[in-house]
Amino acid sequence: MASKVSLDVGDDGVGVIRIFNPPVNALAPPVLAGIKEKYVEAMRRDDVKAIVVIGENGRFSGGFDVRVFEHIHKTGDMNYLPEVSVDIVVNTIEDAKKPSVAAISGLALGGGLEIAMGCHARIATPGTQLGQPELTLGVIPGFGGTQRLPRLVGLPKAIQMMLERRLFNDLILTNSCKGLVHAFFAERAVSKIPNVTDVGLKPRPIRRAAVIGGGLMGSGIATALIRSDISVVLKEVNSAYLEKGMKAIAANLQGLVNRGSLTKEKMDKALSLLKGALDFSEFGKVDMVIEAVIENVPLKQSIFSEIEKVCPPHCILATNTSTIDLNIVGEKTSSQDRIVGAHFFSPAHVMPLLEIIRTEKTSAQVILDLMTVGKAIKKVPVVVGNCTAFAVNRTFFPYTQGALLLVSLGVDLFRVDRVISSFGMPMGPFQLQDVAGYGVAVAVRKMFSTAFSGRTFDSPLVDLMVANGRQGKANGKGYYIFEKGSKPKPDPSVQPIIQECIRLTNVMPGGKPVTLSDQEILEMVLFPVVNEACRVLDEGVVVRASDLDIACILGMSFPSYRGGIVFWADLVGPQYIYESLKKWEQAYGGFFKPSRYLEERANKGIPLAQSVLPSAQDPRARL
Ligand SMILES: C[C@H](O)CC(=O)SCCNC(=O)CCNC(=O)[C@H](O)C(C)(C)COP(=O)(O)OP(=O)(O)OC[C@H]1O[C@@H](n2cnc3c(N)ncnc32)[C@H](O)[C@@H]1OP(=O)(O)O
Repeated sequence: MASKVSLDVGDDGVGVIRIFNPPVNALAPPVLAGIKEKYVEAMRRDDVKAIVVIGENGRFSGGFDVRVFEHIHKTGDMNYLPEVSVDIVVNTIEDAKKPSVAAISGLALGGGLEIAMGCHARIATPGTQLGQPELTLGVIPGFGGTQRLPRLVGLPKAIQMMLERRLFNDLILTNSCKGLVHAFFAERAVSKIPNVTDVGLKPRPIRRAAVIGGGLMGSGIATALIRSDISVVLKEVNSAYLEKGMKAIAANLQGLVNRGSLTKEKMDKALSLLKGALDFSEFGKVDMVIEAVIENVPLKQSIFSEIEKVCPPHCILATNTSTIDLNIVGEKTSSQDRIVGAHFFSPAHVMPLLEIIRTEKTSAQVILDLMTVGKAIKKVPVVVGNCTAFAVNRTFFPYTQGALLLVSLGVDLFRVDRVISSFGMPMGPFQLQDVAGYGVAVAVRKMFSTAFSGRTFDSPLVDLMVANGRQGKANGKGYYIFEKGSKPKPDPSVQPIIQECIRLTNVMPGGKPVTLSDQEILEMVLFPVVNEACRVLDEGVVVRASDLDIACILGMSFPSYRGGIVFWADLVGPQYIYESLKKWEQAYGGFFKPSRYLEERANKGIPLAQSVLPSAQDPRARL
C-alpha cells in the first residue's frame, strides 16, 4: 500500500478507511491529512453510505506521532502541530453526514483512541488495549479525549475544548514533556546495538538457567526468570542457605500476588520451575548461568573455572557483579567469548534495568541472547562496556560521595536528602544508603578510590555508623529510624557521629561550616555525577548518550521527566556546570575537577549528548 491511508468501497456501500503506518500506525501529519482526505472523498461519493475506520496489521493506532514532539522540541516550531482536534476529529469525523464506525483491534492509544472516539460508534476485538497515556509523555490528550472520554460516560461536551487544546500546546514546550519524550525514544533506542542487532543473528532460546547464590540478588534474579517461564536451578553452598534462598523466592512471588501483579496460578507455575541444588550436577543441561555471590574476586574466579567445566559449550556464563572488571572474573577460564555481565538492580525481580556488560571478547551472539532474555523477563537491557562499576554505578559513584563531602563541610545531612528528593529522586542519598545497607558502601569504597584515584572523596562516616552499631534499615537504626508501619524518621542521635566525621575529615574552609543554598546543594551533588557521565561518554562505555540516560532512569530512579542525567545536564548547560565545578575544585579540591570532555564541550558550546565521532559506531568504543 503506497499511501498511508486508503479508502476501499464495497458493493454494500461501506467505505473502509485503512490506516497504514507501521509499526504502530502512528498518526503522523501525513496520516492525519490522509484520514481527512479519505473522509472528504467518502462524503462526496454516492456509492459510500457508511464508513469503517481500521488500522492495518492488527493495530488501530499507537497515537499521535511522538516524533512530532521531538521535532517541536528541537525547532520550537509549533506550526508543525496539525490542527486535529477541531478540523479533523470534530468537523471531519464527528460532524460527517455519513455514519462512521471505528473497528479497533490490538491497540488504540492516545490520539488513536481520540480518533476512534470521534467516530459515531466503536467496536473492539477482545483484549484490545485502550488508553490515554499522554501524561507519561508530559502532555494531556490533545485531540479532544479529555472531553469525549467523559462524554462517552455521560458528561456534556465542553466549551473548554479550545482551552484545553491550548493547555496541550503549552505542555508540549515544557522541559517535562521534552524529558519524557526523550526517555520514550531512549528506551527504544537501546535495543539497537551496532554489530549485534544489525548483523542478521538470531537469538538462541534460553529455557533453562542456573543461578549461583540465593542471597538478595540471586533470589531476585531467580524470581524474575521463573516468573517468565525460564526454569531455574538455584545453587547454594549449604542446605540452610539454600532453604533461605528458596523461601526468599517464594516470598518475592507472594509479594507480587499480594500487590495484584501476579495470579496465584502463575505463582504456582513459576515455583514449579524452580529447583534447589548444592552441587553442579544439574549444570550440564542449562543454557545460561548467572553467578550472584558476594563481591569476592577469588571466589568468583573459582566459580567461573568450575562452571566452564560442567556447563555445555553453548552455555552463557554471566556474572551479576556490580563493580568487578569482567576480564578479572573470567581470567582463569578459556571461555571469554561466553562471559558477560548481567547486572540487575535490587530488588532484581522489580527494578526494570538489566545492564549487560560486554568485554572485547564477549561474542555478539551471547550479547543478543542476553538482550532477548532481558526483554523476556520484562527488563530493559542496556548494553555497556567493561570498566569499574560499569555505566550506572560508575556514573553515580560521586552522588553519594558528593553528599558525604557536603556533610563534612557542615551541611545538614537530612537537608541534603530533602533537596535531592525534591529534585525528584525517590529518596536522598543517605536514606538510600540506609535502605541498601552499609555493606555495599564499604565494599565499593576502596574499589572506587583505587580505580578513580584523585577524584574520590573518602569519608569515614559509614565506618563510624557501623562502629556505633548502626546498620541502616537492616537493624532499624541508620541515619533514619526505621519502625514497622511508619515512614523512616531522621534520627537526631546520629549527630555526634556526624561531628566525629567532620572532625576526622577536617575539610571545612577555616574550620567553619559552609553556607549553601538548596540550589547549590543540589548542584554540588549532581554536577559531579554529570562530570563522571562525561567520562563514561568519552570512553565509549555506552553506545549513545541516551543509553546512559535511560539506564540512570531505570537503574537509579533518576526522574524520567528530567530525561536522564545527560539530557538534564544539557538543559542546565555544560558551560554553567563546567564553571561551577571549576569554582568548587579551587575551593574544595580534586573531587570536583572538571573532566576533559566536559571542559571541551563547555568551551566549544557542544551539547554533552552529541556524539564525538560521526556515528555511534565509535571505533574507540569499548563495546
Ligand atoms: C494528541 C494526542 O493526544 C497525543 C498523543 O497521542 S501522544 C502519543 C500517545 N501514545 C503513546 O504514548 C503510545 C506510545 N507507544 C507505546 O506505548 C508502545 O510503542 C506501543 C504499546 C504502541 C507498542 O509497543 P511495542 O509493540 O512494544 O513496540 P515499541 O518498541 O514500543 O514501538 C515500536 C516502534 O514504534 C514507535 N512508536 C510507538 N508509538 C509511537 C508513537 N506514538 N509515535 C511515534 N512512534 C511510535 C517506537 O518508537 C518504535 O520505533 P523503533 O522501532 O524505530 O524503535
